[in-house]
Formats: sequence, C-alpha cells, structure tokens
Amino acid sequence: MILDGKAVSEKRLELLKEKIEESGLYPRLATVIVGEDPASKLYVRMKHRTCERVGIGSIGIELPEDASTERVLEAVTRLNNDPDINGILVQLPLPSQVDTTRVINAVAPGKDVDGFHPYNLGRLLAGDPVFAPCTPQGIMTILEEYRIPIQGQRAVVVGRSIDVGRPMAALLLNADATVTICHSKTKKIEDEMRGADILVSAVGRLKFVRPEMVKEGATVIDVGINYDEQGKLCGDVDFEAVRERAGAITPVPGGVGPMTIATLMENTFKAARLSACCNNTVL
Ligand SMILES: Nc1nc(=O)c2c([nH]1)NC[C@@H]1CN(c3ccc(C(=O)N[C@@H](CCC(=O)O)C(=O)O)cc3)C=[N+]21
Repeated sequence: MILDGKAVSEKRLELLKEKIEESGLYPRLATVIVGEDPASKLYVRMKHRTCERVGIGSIGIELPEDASTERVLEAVTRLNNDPDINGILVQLPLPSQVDTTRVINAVAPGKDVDGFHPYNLGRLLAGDPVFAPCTPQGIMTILEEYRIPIQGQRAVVVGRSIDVGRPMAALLLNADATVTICHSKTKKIEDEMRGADILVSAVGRLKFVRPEMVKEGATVIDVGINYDEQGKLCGDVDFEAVRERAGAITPVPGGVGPMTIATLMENTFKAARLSACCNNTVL
C-alpha cells in the first residue's frame, strides 16, 4: 500500500480551512529566509501559497546571504514582539556565519510553529508537547490516517537531527512504540533496520534503504530529499525494490513533504488559538 501524503495533506488542509473559518480568527505566519538558496525559496513559496489557501495571513522577511547573527536575531525579536504575528518560521539551513542555535533559541516558544526551540523539544520529550516539529508530526498524522498500529510496535528511526530524527523518536515513544534511533556510528545498522515494524529513514542518501534491510510487511517512511543523476527528486528508499516487501510505504515526492506543510498550517492555527484564548499561559 502506498501512503499518499499528498491526498492526506489535501484532506487535512480542507478540514483546517473550515476550522479557521469557524474560529473567526485570522492566524498569521511570518517566514524568515536568509540568502538565495533556490530550494529554500521554493519551500517558503509553497508555505506562503498554502497559507493563503487555508485562510492564514503570511509575511516573508528576506535577509541577504551575508546577514550577521545579530541581524537575524533582530528580525526574530521584532516578530516576537509583533502581536499580529502568531507563528515564526526561520527557514533552515542558515548560512554558515549565522549561529543557528542562537536564532532558534530566540524564537518565542509560543510562536515556535517549527517546534525547534528547546522549550518545545523539552515538552515533547516530557510527553506533553505543545508544538512538535512539522515533519515528524506530519508522519504521525499519516500513520493515524491509515490506521497503522504504533502501540507496542518496533520503530526504528535512522537519523538523529533536531528537526526530524530526535523528535520522530519522541513522538513514536509517546505513542507507545518501542523505539531505536540509528545513526552513522550504529553497528550492524542493517540488523537494527530489519527488526523494524515501522522504519523511518531521514538520512539524505539516495537508495540508502534496500529491500534486504526491510522486514516483510513493515511500514516504511521516507524522509529523504535527494536528487538522482537526472536531477529528479528522490527519497532515501529504493522505492521500486522496497515497495514489494513493505506493507506500506511513502513515496517521494507526494509522501512526507506535503504532510510537513499541512502540519505547519495546523501549528500556526494552534498558535493563534493559544494567543487568543489564554494569552499563552499554557506555556
Ligand atoms: N525552519 C524550517 N522548517 C521546515 O519545515 C523546513 C526547513 N526549515 N528547511 C527545509 C525543510 C524541507 N521542508 C520541506 C517541506 C515540504 C516539502 C514538499 O512538499 N515536497 C514536495 C515536493 C516539492 C518539490 O517538487 O521539490 C513533495 O515531497 O511532494 C519538502 C520539504 C521543510 N523544511
């Protein structure tokens, strides 16, 4: 079975659009992009377009490639203090001269719709999340939509980044999976992967997941963003070979990517509701 992230994201966005209408709120998202990376610009454009579709206002702050950490912090602080902005997304990666950790830590936790601030990562690890990172939260949504069992299942996450691997493991643990995190130093990684009922690959290597690493009937989630020799967008999974063994599998494109953006919209609506109802006192 192919897990159709595009279709699930469309369904969730329609639902969200109705909820926003009913709420009478007008949530607003601000994006911050530093430099001219074409992929980053494409993603940010997709986010703005989706905002418009569901009734979320959005503004884009664009800073030059050579912007200093202080300059980025200044932009974030201005957005933190702007009562008309509910959500702030600083597009990653930032250029190397910018201190990414300082920038992430500067975003007000109540506006941190990416869920990368240590406060929100801490809440997630404590099993009481407010904003969970969009990509892993979107993966949880697609697993739920297709009624993939999680409780008591063996989940293996390959990759330990702040935006995907670590929060993915925390979300699966919160849903009562038995979770293993693998990474570049893991011994016998293939044996670990073969034990997975749910295998999440966030590695960034073309054809990293081969059929012999996948248990028959497993659910395979492909978070990779890679380009093949012809410049075609591909995930981490050798899709055609692995789909035969897998019970369920996400394609690239049309899998995890659209779910990331749908979840960003849901997080932004949540941020607007939190600021409207209780002045962020839950934080
Ligand atoms: N602060 C921050 N938050 C992010 O959420 C964030 C980020 N920085 N930096 C980059 C990554 C990447 N990312 C994607 C979102 C959607 C698709 C997506 O919708 N992809 C389409 C294909 C798009 C295409 O044609 O390239 C798909 O998979 O079907 C992909 C990647 C969000 N990211």
